[in-house]
Amino acid sequence: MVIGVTGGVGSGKSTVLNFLRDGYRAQIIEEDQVARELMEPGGACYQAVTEAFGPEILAEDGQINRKELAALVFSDEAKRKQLNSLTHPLVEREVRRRIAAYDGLSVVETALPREAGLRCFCDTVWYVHVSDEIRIARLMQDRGYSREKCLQVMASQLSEEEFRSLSDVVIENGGAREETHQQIRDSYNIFLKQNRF
Ligand SMILES: CC(C)(COP(=O)(O)OP(=O)(O)OC[C@H]1O[C@@H](n2cnc3c(N)ncnc32)[C@H](O)[C@@H]1O)[C@@H](O)C(=O)NCCC(=O)NCCS
Ligand SMILES: Nc1ncnc2c1ncn2[C@@H]1O[C@H](COP(=O)(O)OP(=O)(O)OP(=O)(O)O)[C@@H](O)[C@H]1O
Repeated sequence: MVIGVTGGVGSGKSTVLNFLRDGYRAQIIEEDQVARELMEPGGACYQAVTEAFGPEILAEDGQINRKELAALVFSDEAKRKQLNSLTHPLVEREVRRRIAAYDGLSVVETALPREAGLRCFCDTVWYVHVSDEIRIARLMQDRGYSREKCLQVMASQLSEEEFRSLSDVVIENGGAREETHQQIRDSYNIFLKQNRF
């Protein structure tokens, strides 16, 4: 069984993943993390990305400077799409490999469900929703993002309506964590019942 977890930046996807990992012994596959691994020197995306974006995105030790690359792609939609086209097919291949290799519940997390083709390999897709103001406040406080950075990343992602239309379940994460945990338990049990897994 494969659950897709999606939602905008800072909506609380990692919080949902932690609960599924601890409570249901799920294998967690974070597409951000997979992309990061593939962009390490020697990784499957490294050469293509450094050739496409040039030496200005490289740190002295040869690693890709993620801050530089983020500044480039989040201010230029064509560049963001170019980066996506270099990374997403290889990320998806690696995600599928990990799902096939694991005998149990896999949970795939992504902020980009359409670009990542999430529906194709998930049995159910859950959207983690929080109002923009709450997620901006959480990202500024917990992750040190500026308000401007939050708005820039949010502008490059799907709208709430688009996320909803791609998802089977909406998890509301604007309240206390325990309320979110209860929605996860309920959604999981309903899905098992409906699908006889
Ligand atoms: C642009 C990069 C270098 C920024 O790295 P950085 O370490 O600063 O941030 P991190 O990877 O943790 O991403 C932070 C958040 O930005 C959002 N985000 C990341 N990539 C993208 C993208 N291509 N388009 C829109 N939003 C994105 C996500 O909500 C993510 O959680 C990095 O995100 C990247 O390489 N992105 C391309 C690969 C990708 O699309 N990954 C996401 C799913 S496959
Ligand atoms: N119910 C909650 N109450 C208070 N804070 C929360 C709650 N859920 C998440 N947070 C906090 O909000 C911030 C964003 O959550 P999280 O990192 O899970 O988001 P995310 O969707 O995984 O983000 P990204 O798209 O960047 O990976 C974190 O600092 C987290 O601790």
